[in-house]
Amino acid sequence: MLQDIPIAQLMSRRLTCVAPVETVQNAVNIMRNRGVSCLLVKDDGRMVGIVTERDLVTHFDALLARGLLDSASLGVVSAIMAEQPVTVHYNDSLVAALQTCLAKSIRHLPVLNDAGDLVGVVTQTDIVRAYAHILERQLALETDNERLKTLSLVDPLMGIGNRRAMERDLGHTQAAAKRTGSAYGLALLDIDWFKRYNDHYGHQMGDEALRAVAKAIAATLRQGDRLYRYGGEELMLLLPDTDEQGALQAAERARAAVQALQLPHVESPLGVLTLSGGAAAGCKEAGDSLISHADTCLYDAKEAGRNRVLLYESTAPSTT
Ligand SMILES: Nc1nc2c(ncn2[C@@H]2O[C@H](COP(=O)(O)OP(=O)(O)OP(=O)(O)O)[C@@H](O)[C@H]2O)c(=O)[nH]1
Repeated sequence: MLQDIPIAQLMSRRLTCVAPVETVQNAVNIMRNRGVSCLLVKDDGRMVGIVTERDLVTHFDALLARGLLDSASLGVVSAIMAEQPVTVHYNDSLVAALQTCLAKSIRHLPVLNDAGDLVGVVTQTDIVRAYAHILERQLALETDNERLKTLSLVDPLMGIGNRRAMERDLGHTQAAAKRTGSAYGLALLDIDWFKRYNDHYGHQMGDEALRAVAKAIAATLRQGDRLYRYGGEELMLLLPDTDEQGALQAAERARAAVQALQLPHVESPLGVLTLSGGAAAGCKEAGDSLISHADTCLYDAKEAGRNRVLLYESTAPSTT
């Protein structure tokens, strides 16, 4: 967690200290030579103040206004240092330190350990940079997680939702149908004689055919309808807000689209690649039971000669 990151992780341990009697002229030189933006003022090993670039600018400005900008007038550090500087504990969190900076309008925080010894210094810039870096990393992580999550729901061969995605969406669709009282439908679609296709044309051509079939069916979907790879060469349509006739029509559109591809299949009595389907719809029915009804119809469609879709009705299945 962002707020748990302790200041000890980003403070600078390189302390540049001066005595209260150090001249301001020397203090400026020390800051410039060491490339630091603040000096800690120590007397007898005890921190008594802090001098920042801002203190120097304010000091110079005041002297300039009085026409006194010469080395003698610059004085000593104790005259311009901030006494009893606001400190943070090295276990304080990054967020707490940033809040202190903002609340007190200060940019440099000496860091103390448990014994109250000075162990480092942290600037508001350090804190903001670390904060931005951590946020960036968190964002990248979240994006990666999101991408992984999406990938884990997509079938890599067909580029459509996989079985997991189907189960998740079926649950949502079923719950929504129960809530609203409107029917939802589904259809199971299975390519005909696909083993023969693979055997004759090879597995790679089989994969290409599966991709082409998925693409052709996806192009027939209405908004809100979803297509999934149910398993092997079997696909499933999930059709929210759809009654029995709507489900039958969607399945029939899918069947017709695959036939229209006219992919040669010399081992099929039909001459081209086709599919058979079973459709079902309901309102209060559980997804599993609709799938089982659709599966029965799919089996019947195969038995009836393939390249057709059947609808599950409470009385008897009917063809299109
Ligand atoms: N190329 C390819 N083939 C697959 C894939 N997944 C499943 N199959 C094949 O699909 C074939 C399905 O065969 P069956 O279940 O016997 O069905 P079928 O030959 O289509 O016969 P019917 O369904 O009765 O018309 C098997 O040969 C599987 O190896 C895949 O990802 N790529």
